Amino acid sequence: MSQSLHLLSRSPHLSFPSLSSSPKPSLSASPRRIPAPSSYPGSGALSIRASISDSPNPHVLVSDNGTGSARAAPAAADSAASAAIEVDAVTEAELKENGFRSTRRTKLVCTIGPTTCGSEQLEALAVGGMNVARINMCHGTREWHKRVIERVRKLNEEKGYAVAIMMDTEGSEIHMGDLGGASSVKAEDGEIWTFSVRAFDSTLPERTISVNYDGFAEDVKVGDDLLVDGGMVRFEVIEKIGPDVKCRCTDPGLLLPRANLTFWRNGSLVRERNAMLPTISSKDWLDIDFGIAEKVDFIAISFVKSAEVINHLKSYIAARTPHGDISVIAKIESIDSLKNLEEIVQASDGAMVARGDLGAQIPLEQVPSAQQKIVQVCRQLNKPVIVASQLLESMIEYPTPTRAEVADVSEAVRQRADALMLSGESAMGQYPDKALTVLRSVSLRIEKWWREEKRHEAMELPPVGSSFSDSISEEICISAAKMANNLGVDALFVYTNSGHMASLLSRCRPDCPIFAFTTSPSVRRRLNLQWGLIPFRLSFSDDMESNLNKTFSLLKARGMVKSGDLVIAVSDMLQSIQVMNVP
Ligand SMILES: Nc1ncnc2c1ncn2[C@@H]1O[C@H](COP(=O)(O)OP(=O)(O)OP(=O)(O)O)[C@@H](O)[C@H]1O
Ligand SMILES: CC(=O)C(=O)O
Repeated sequence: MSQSLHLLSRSPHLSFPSLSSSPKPSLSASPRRIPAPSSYPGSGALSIRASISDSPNPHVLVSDNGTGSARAAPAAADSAASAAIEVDAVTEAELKENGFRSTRRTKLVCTIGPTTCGSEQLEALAVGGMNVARINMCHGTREWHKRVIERVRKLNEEKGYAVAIMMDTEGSEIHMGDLGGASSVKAEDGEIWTFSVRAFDSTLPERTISVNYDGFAEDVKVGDDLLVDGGMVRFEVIEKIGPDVKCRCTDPGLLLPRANLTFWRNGSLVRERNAMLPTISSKDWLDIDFGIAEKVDFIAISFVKSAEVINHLKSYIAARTPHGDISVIAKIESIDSLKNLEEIVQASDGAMVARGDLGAQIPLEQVPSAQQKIVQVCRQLNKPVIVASQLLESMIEYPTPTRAEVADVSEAVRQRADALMLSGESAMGQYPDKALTVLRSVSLRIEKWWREEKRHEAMELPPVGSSFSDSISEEICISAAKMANNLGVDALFVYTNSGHMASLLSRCRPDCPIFAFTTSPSVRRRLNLQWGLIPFRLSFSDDMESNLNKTFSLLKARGMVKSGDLVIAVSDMLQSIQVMNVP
């Protein structure tokens, strides 16, 4: 049984062929509600995500299936607490028992580095739930990054994954050099170190660090604080001798290759010089050309100060990739980017809360509220947002996270950020797979808890489109998501050419999973960054009924829906909503 509400407007920017029957605005009776079973017997702990494609070799993907350790929720510490708090020892494996209902909504981005660049390690990350692989052009050569991209692409082609590639530019930041090949060096309290604009070579005295910015020695003053990596290590400037700046270590710690440097004077960040540097350096432009040539899915731009640079970059990319297959992500990591937040997010295709550098530019205690604000603005403007940096920092060295790290991850999930990102944990840490498992299990757990707590969260989402047709799409998605929550439907289906309607549904953060079907592999990969979307590539016909039936049987065959499930389908071919039971 199917009931439909068609709105008589064809979106002008869609190129689907017309439907044969004329649409009827009818939603005459309440839909037949088949009560959802409380669990799917026999589905066990394994959830299968399928790659539906018209390729000759549609592989099945296994995801979120507890390849890592299953973690029990902590038991109540005392009886008073257990009286007040429902203690629930559900493990990740048990969370899977409801089949796709427990599909993870929060997407996971992994920075690829020396410990994860091999094919086997990349596959382990994909199995573990990596949705996007990030390569950071601050580190490694273009040849190195090219090999990583090729390996991810091979994995996608041969095993059916849709892992997207995000290329992150270096930006015009001041940073240290390479440490002569060492993976890290320890700076101890009170030690004297020299920061020099001379290029690193083995003849430089011990405890000398090269700095990439020629004006460095001129700009710093005796008495300034020099912060490495946003304050992970701190020095005081004690003397300047030509190109060399002598500093005393005041907060000891590990110096990592190419760590960023900021200097503070009388408690304020010195940023005049940074403000004069171009956002996109000449090296960045070469990296951007590389990213375009390699057809990466996202380019993340560091130290964005205004919307202008994003607009400029988007026109540059558009002139070189006519299909608009590369999305631009603005990294929010400076005071200027916070000041111009809305216009930057509006101009971009998404944003990253780059807490590492942000925490070096604003007082650390302001980072949490900045994060919340960025996440909110992105959702309002319908742009995906990634929360990045130090989520599980201790897991670079240790196999278990700290409680504080778990709380931090939980907060980002509760804020309903689209994605969480691993940096050093996956690039050069000792436990990349375990770190990913922690992100996965915490996401599943908090999402489930939040669905129970906030089942009918009010959706105050301002309009984002400018045309009447855009407004129709938005209203359809908001209505579909509300109906899905109110009726407790099992899944939302969205048939989308450009991905726009899928992202509008994702923005509503509905309770049930959203299966998104698109004709384009590139759109599919980019949808993989967005909250709650399970994207598939599918060849559409112009017959909606047959599309529905095709997707039902494909998902049924994979155990992702079953007969009697209540589904709402929306489509941007002919803007429409349909409510039906899976036959
Ligand atoms: N391609 C790479 N080759 C070598 N080391 C890498 C690579 N990518 C990342 N790393 C290591 O992992 C660490 C964390 O990675 P991340 O991408 O967060 O770098 P970052 O230097 O903090 O830059 P950003 O501020 O852009 O995030 C780096 O400091 C570096 O030591
Ligand atoms: C990810 C990044 O660039 C930062 O946190 O600074």
